[in-house]
Amino acid sequence: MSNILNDPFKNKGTAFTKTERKNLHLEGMLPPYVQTLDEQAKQAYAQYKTKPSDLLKRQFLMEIFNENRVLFYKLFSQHVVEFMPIVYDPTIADSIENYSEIFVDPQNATFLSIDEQKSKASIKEALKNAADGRDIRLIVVTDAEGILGIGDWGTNGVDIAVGKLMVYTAAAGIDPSQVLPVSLDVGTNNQKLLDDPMYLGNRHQRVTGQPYYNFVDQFVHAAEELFPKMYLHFEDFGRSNAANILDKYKDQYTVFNDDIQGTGIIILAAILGALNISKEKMVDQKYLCFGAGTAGAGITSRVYDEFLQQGLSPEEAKKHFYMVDKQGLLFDDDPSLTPEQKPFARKRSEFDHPEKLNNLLGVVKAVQPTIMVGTSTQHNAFTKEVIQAMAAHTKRPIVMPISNPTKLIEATADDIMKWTNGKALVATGTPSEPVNVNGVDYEIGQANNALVYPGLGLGVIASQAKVLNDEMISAAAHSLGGIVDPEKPGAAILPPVSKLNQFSDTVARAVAKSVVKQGLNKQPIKDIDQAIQDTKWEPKY
Ligand SMILES: NC(=O)c1ccc[n+]([C@@H]2O[C@H](COP(=O)([O-])OP(=O)(O)OC[C@H]3O[C@@H](n4cnc5c(N)ncnc54)[C@H](O)[C@@H]3O)[C@@H](O)[C@H]2O)c1
Ligand SMILES: O=C(O)C[C@H](O)C(=O)O
Ligand SMILES: [Mn+2]
Repeated sequence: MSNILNDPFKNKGTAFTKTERKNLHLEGMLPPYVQTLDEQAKQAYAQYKTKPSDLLKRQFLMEIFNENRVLFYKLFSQHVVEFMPIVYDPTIADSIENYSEIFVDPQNATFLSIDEQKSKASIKEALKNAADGRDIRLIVVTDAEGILGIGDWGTNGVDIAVGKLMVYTAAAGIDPSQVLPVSLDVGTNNQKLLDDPMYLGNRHQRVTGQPYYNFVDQFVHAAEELFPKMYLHFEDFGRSNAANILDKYKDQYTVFNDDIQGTGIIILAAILGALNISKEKMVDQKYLCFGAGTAGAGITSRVYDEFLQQGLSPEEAKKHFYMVDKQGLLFDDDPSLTPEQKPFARKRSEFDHPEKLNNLLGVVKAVQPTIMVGTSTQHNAFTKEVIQAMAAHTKRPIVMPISNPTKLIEATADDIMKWTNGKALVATGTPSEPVNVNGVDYEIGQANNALVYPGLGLGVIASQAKVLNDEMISAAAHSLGGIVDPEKPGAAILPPVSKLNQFSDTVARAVAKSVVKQGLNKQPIKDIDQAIQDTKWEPKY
């Protein structure tokens, strides 16, 4: 007989009442005192506090997660701001890098191996095994080729799927028994993993090309057939596959790429917040994307769309955009451009000295951007010279170094604020402390897709949307305005993480409204707010 104490979706541990203990044949299996959920949470939090490092804190919380989801989410809900950087970014990067060494539990994920699950039927079998009869409404899947900015982590990447799902529940109340993390193991090109005798994934190079796409395709169809109400979230796929996969399925199923779309939403929201403070117009801005990969190109496309919505023609709008990658400013004669970079590449003839534009400082001096977003994975790439060159031409430079984890950030908020004497409007990918300049405490917003993808998912799931489209995505980005008071000295350009639940609701409402307005809900909906409330789960026994 399987024991309920080993089922994290049903286990209450010491909170099982005397009657439950009798009925469930648990007598003698627990210490006699019956705890309340609050008592359990208090005791667990006290233990958590004794852990000497962030990774050990995370491991402790994962033990609770593995044993009792209600208790885990109760604790998380009580300490959202404190726990976010522990269960999620940046500490999640340490857990991924050390996955095999600290492995204790598969965390109810599905591990699909390209070597073993060779047919759609066998993929279905594996998904069913992990779902174990649960009604799955949300999958986060990764092939782990581009985990945050730390690269290829093979099977270890499953932790990002688990972590993203934790934030869905903590931020937007997605029922944790209705979610499934999925790892697609197609091999890894990370030599360190291939050489590690403890590595738990497939020990060969990544399978690429058609066999790779066939595997992804079989997974998508298997998952959609098994769980037709499911919302499918793609995370941290590599630069050459992420957009292809999204484009392939986005008109057929409710699919979402967090790095492309989620990041686009949060950065657009941050820019709108910044312009609210500076009282400037979007159409007067010049945008520089530094690191034109999955996220960089996704954000650029979202911001570009906003220029179109504000009435500019595609030709006019494109003049406001510049992309910089390893080779410097991207020019249209470069054969290595990705399909997402091509529309924004410039002509050499536009510049007097195009040969000088092979480095960020040269580009910033030449194009004088007013907005600069870093998605390059290059720590310290936003030097004092670069930031001051930018600030020389604009009153309130909008600067967002959002490469994660923290060790890869292009510049700290503290440095940027000090180098610009408090003029910059800054947000960072991982949390930053407020910065004091000339007696004003400047709050620093966190520009991380975690602030929007949970609300987006809640809106899509609650409204049973047939697809996720640009109109819903734009509605999500615009909904975050109004939470911050732009007149307050030192106001952040994004709402604080402490209001995560409030703005998840706000985003969900905006998205669900857009779904209903477009008639894209699978079932009739009478009351949007009610549908959202009915979808939400709370940690209680
Ligand atoms: N804050 C957020 O919400 C958020 C969301 C998504 C991604 N990110 C971060 O953005 C970064 C990039 O992620 P991605 O998924 O787009 O990866 P990616 O590999 O698709 O893109 C990275 C890009 O940076 C370029 N690059 C590398 N070295 C460079 C250099 N020296 N100068 C200029 N460009 C350089 C690469 O060529 C590539 O085009 C990661 O650190 C990731 O954590 C943050
Ligand atoms: O995971 C994060 O912190 C955000 C983002 O999806 C990333 O890849 O960096
Ligand atoms: Mn990501």
